[in-house]
Amino acid sequence: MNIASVRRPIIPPTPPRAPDDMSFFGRIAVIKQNMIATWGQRAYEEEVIQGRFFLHKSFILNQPDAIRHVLLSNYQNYMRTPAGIRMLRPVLGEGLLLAEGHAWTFQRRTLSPAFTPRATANLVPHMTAVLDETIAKLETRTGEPVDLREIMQRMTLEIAGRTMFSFGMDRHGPTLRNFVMEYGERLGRAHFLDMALPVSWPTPMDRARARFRKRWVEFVAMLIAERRAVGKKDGAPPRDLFDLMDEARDPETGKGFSDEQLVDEVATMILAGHETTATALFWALYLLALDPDTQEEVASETRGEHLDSMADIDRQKFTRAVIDETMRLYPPAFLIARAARDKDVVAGAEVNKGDILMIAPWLLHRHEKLWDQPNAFIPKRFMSKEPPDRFAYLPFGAGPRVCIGAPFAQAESVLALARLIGAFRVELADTAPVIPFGVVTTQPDHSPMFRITRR
Ligand code: HEM
Repeated sequence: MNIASVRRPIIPPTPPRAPDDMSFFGRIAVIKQNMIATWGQRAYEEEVIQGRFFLHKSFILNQPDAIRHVLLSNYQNYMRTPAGIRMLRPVLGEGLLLAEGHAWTFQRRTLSPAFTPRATANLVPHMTAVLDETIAKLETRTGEPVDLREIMQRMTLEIAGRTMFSFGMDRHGPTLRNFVMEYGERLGRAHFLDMALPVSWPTPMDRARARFRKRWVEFVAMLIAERRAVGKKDGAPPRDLFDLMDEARDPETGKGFSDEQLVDEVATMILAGHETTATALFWALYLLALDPDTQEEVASETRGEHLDSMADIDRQKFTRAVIDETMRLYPPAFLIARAARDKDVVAGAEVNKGDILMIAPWLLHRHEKLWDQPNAFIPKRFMSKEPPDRFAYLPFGAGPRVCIGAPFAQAESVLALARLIGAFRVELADTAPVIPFGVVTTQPDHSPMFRITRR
């Protein structure tokens, strides 16, 4: 039986495919606005596409074996790209996402125990408390147009703040959001020189980025100082991620993080975690508003459930499939890019030092040869006995650098979607199609208005 034979699945809108003969400069101009719009039909059909990126070759990889090679078997030969480092260093510093070599091994090993599914289970009460508050606020807004994207952004930021520090973000949340918006709207966008010059050559934007970094580091250090002032009794169990990270010791050397390192780790976890999860939840709500039958299935799964522990979350199999399918169609991280440190051979092609390898979950998840009805929303495909190839479905990446926050993000998004859809019927109050834009994450081109009613 075909996976979608029962009901005709919805096909949500996407940007038009780029002409396959788009020029290099045309592509560079569009990248800043919407990287997804630079990919033509070939990128959804072929396994490997070779091109040029300034002085180096570039490759788009859509072949699971080649991706396994780059992200897993020979991952040490690949590092973050110079443009990625330039864009992210001012906000993430030397934290886990940008660290390389021994510094990365130390950080990953030291932080891992704080991010296991078991450690995440202890953070679920913080998540449910924020959800209770969000639902209570939404109850006062039933029947009127609501901007669920903004509400998801505030909610995931609040969850990030409470799980990190145990305190609410009512005082510092707005400043934190302003930092995120300021960076994302201007400094976080790659300009021509950012891509053309090596990282050691500062571009005019880098000066503005350095000024931003100074203010940002002072702000995060102030949050940490406030949290330290609350203290923790010796021997008491860790209350939040900050306690876990502050007490973390390298299992091999016994070394912990310095104050400067903690600033970068805290900044990395808050930034890498909240916008990505908000984006996933926004798209899930959008898809469920387009597909009321599927929305009803989520609602009926949650009926009679308390939904306040990890065991409850694990029982929401259909809601989990909706989240998985949402992240297939709208992977928040639409591109995973690497630069080669040295020569290699990938999918039969010669790769040289400095060449750029692009693994684009956006393309891979909609590839015509890898998926049945690639553009249709069919959550049940994730409930079939045969899961998709591990290297064809990569919302969280793969290999040693897989997202450390994946168990956290999955628990948070399943819990939030189940609780929200269990409480409200969600419809669109706006008929304009919502087009995904690839800038930092997979963002909607506008925030549509929704209408919610109590179930
Ligand atoms: C839906 C939500 C999320 C998505 C889609 C997502 C996606 C990703 C992806 C694709 C990578 C791999 C990047 C690469 O290989 O270049 C990654 C890495 C990472 N993510 Fe997430 N992420 C999410 C939530 C989170 C959360 C909640 C946290 C922290 C609490 C987090 C922290 C990190 C960190 C620190 C890394 C770097 C890991 C390393 O390099 O060792 N992410 N994420």
